[in-house]
Amino acid sequence: MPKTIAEKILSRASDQDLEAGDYAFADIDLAMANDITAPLAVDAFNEIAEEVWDPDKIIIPLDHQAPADSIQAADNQKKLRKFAKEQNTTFYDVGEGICHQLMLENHVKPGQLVIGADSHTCTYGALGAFATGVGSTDMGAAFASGKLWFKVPETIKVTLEGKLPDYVGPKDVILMLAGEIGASGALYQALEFTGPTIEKMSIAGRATLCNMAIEMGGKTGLVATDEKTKEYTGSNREIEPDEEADYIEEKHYDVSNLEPKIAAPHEVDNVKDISEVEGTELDQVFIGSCTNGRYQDLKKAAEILGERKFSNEVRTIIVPASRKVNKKLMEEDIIEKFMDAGAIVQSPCCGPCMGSSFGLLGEGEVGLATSNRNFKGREGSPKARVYLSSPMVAAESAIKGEITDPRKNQK
Ligand SMILES: CC(C)[C@H](C(=O)O)[C@@H](O)C(=O)O
Ligand code: SF4
Repeated sequence: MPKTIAEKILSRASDQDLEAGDYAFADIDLAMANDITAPLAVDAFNEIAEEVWDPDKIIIPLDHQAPADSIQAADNQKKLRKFAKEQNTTFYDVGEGICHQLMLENHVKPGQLVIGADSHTCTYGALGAFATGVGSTDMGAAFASGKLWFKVPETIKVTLEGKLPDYVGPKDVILMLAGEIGASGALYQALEFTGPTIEKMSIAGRATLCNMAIEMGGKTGLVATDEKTKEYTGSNREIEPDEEADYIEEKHYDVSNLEPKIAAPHEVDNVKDISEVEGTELDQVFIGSCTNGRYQDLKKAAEILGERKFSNEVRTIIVPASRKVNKKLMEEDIIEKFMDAGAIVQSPCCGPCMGSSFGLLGEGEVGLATSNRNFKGREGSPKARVYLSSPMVAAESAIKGEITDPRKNQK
């Protein structure tokens, strides 16, 4: 039977011939848990086993409260260091980067089945892996057995064609889709992104798309492999859907006239054209996260910045997604440029994304962020408001101190 990418990977991983709706008891290729979720996973694991199933396949990055910003965080991190050492698992201490970026850079290969105790694990679909978030208890069980139950999801095929206009990028595409599909429009479904626009898109851009599959309720996002995937992963493994594969829905979009998009408070699917919210005054701009903290994102932000300065009225917080990203930006003097323009540049971590560490918003404050969620209270006070945008919109807005269309000043 012809198969979607999700059906192929789950069939391979469970050694069965499966189609959407079937259940798979599958072998996991990689299991990731971070500083927030791994402590509970370790507790769950300790109740059922003494040795992990395969230390090379377990990855524990400390990224959400990194370096530790409370005694509780410090204690949890200490516990994880000890666990990783005792069990010999792969471990990334504070400062290395966001869990998902580290997984992309160092671990994930096409066709793999990857679980992460974090909802944005779906990001790795950019490399042709079936990757999905699981709870800490499931993660604890997976640490012990290397196996987990999955229901094979239906797949929505999203075909994108057309060249993205200047100053419009992958984030605008995925915000547009979130607005169209809605926050629960793809519940337990996989989103396969395909078409000429995807073929031209960098791995970083594909990661931005797959990252936000969960914001539509999706089980995962997926992109077939090509030369870019091979180059990025150093792997010749290929995965693509069969031509006659069965999709629950097929959506087509032409992005050649796409406008910069903004998700307005307090829902990711409350998506507007930038013209509808232009002029909204800002207190803070955050450029970073597993959605848009990659080299390509920050480089775009730097290009928008040019020789200008960030507004004194705004705290502009920039957080590269990993040490590797940070180093590359440093080599190109981009970090220096941000600093000289007045930004606060922090070491790689989740940053203000979910308000778990620094850069929280106060009562009545307004933030613009390149991250993936703008839920009430997520980035600080429940009385703060957060807008989501691309790095290009965020940079231009940080310069002006209000939400600003980057196309206006660049023409
Ligand atoms: C901490 C973690 C459980 C959480 C997630 O699962 O997504 C976080 O990364 C987030 O973005 O809200
Ligand atoms: S950057 Fe934000 S969305 Fe991504 S893992 Fe960290 S907290 Fe979650």
